[in-house]
Amino acid sequence: MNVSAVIVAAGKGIRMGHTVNKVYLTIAGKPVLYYSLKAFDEIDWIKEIVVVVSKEEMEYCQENVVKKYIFKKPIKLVEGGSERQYSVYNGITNTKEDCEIIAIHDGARPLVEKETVIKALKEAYLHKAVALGVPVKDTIKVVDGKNFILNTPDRKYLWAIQTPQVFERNLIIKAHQKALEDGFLGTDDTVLVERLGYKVKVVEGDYRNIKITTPEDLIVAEAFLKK
Ligand SMILES: Nc1ccn([C@@H]2O[C@H](COP(=O)(O)OP(=O)(O)OP(=O)(O)O)[C@@H](O)[C@H]2O)c(=O)n1
Ligand SMILES: C[C@](O)(CO)[C@H](O)COP(=O)(O)O
Repeated sequence: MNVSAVIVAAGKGIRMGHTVNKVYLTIAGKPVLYYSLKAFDEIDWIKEIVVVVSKEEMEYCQENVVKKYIFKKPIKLVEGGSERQYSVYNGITNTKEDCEIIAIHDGARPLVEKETVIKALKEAYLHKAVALGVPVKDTIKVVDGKNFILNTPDRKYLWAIQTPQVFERNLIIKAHQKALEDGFLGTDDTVLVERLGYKVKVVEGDYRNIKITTPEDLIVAEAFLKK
């Protein structure tokens, strides 16, 4: 398999409420982004890692992540956009043209395991489009604008979707281009492929693969890492 990994790290981390982008905050002494890259760096099928960073943080990322730690794969930094979707588009269109599969991952998900990524890659080879996910543990309600419950979807069909999300290169580029043309903005990449009428497979991931979003997530992540 010839795979490129695209790690998006060009967000602002507003919900973290910190002056520094959350992907550069440290867990057990190393930046969140280091851990998010590590699982991908260890997989033989992955030939390159494209990291999407904001223009202002390009040099910081180069010095404090790429050069500071030892990675086996070539790491290419490309500029992000104002929304996650635009950052992903810049990442995927900067992958090598001969790669068959692209794995897209949030730089803010440092706890992803190598074995879980491999499982997603194998499934993507079979199904063209996959996302990691876990069955939701809570009861989920749909509410109206005033927080009154409209309905209660059956939990057995509800999964919380994570990254990596893995796709055939041509398919994910086509899906992003169509979304751009239509002015559609999604909160993940699978929704763009769903819009094209393709079936996307959800592959069971790991509850520990949390996205660092608010301050308590750093405490949880550190506790998991220490284990
Ligand atoms: N314009 C953007 C927005 C987000 N991301 C990346 O997408 C991932 C998931 O996004 P999220 O958790 O929403 O990160 P932020 O946008 O940084 O957080 P917030 O919404 O709180 O500002 C993160 O790794 C983030 O760096 C990105 O590359 N480009
Ligand atoms: C892609 C994602 O991580 C899947 O759970 C998530 O949708 C990113 O969302 P955010 O709005 O950027 O936090």
